[in-house]
Amino acid sequence: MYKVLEVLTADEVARCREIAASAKFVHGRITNPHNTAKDNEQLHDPAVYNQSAQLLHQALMRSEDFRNFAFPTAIAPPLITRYNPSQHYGLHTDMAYIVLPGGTLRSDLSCTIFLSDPETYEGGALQVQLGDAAMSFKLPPGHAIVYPSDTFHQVEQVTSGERLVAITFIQSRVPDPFKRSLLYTLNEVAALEGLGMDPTNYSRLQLVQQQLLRIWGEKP
Ligand SMILES: O=C(O)CCC(=O)C(=O)O
Ligand SMILES: [Fe+2]
Repeated sequence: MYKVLEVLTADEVARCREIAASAKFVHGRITNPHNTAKDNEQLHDPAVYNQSAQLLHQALMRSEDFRNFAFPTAIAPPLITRYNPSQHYGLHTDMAYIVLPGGTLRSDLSCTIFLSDPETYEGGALQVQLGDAAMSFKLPPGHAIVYPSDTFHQVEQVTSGERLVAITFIQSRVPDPFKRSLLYTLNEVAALEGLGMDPTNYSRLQLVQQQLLRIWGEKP
């Protein structure tokens, strides 16, 4: 399942662009030397990385739709990356485990938060494969796409302009995608209809949601 979310305010997009404009970037292969598919640049300066990661992490966690969809238990510090003309990221799937200073995260879901205006660069869509077809995402600034980390995906070559995004990886309390998707459907019903429902039936719905989470969710 794929989910498009609006996560950043216009001010937050502006702040991320400001940070990127003055920060030092390095080639993406520096942290991933064996990955020949990867041809992009990533934010390097640790202080600036912390600052932008905090802003982006808070914005994601503020989104009720994100929480309802992903059931996040850990989020890798979001990293600002950019693609200049001729750069791309070839077809790949993401690493299962990501080692972070605070522990290791299992990547169940991957996420790209778009920061550039789509009109300002050519190419650079994120393509996520779905069997023999591919879905293509080139979203407005502040919008995010969340997709399963085990799907083949690629960033098509940028032919003009600059593609600025932030990427992150999410560990979910519900690792099984089918169970997570069912729980998301219940969450949506509760979020959209909950206030209008008969209170006893709303309580029943909440019971089912919470009980399935107890059964299917990983223990804290
Ligand atoms: O830039 C993107 O949209 C995705 C990048 C990517 O696939 C990755 O960093 O693993
Ligand atoms: Fe990826």
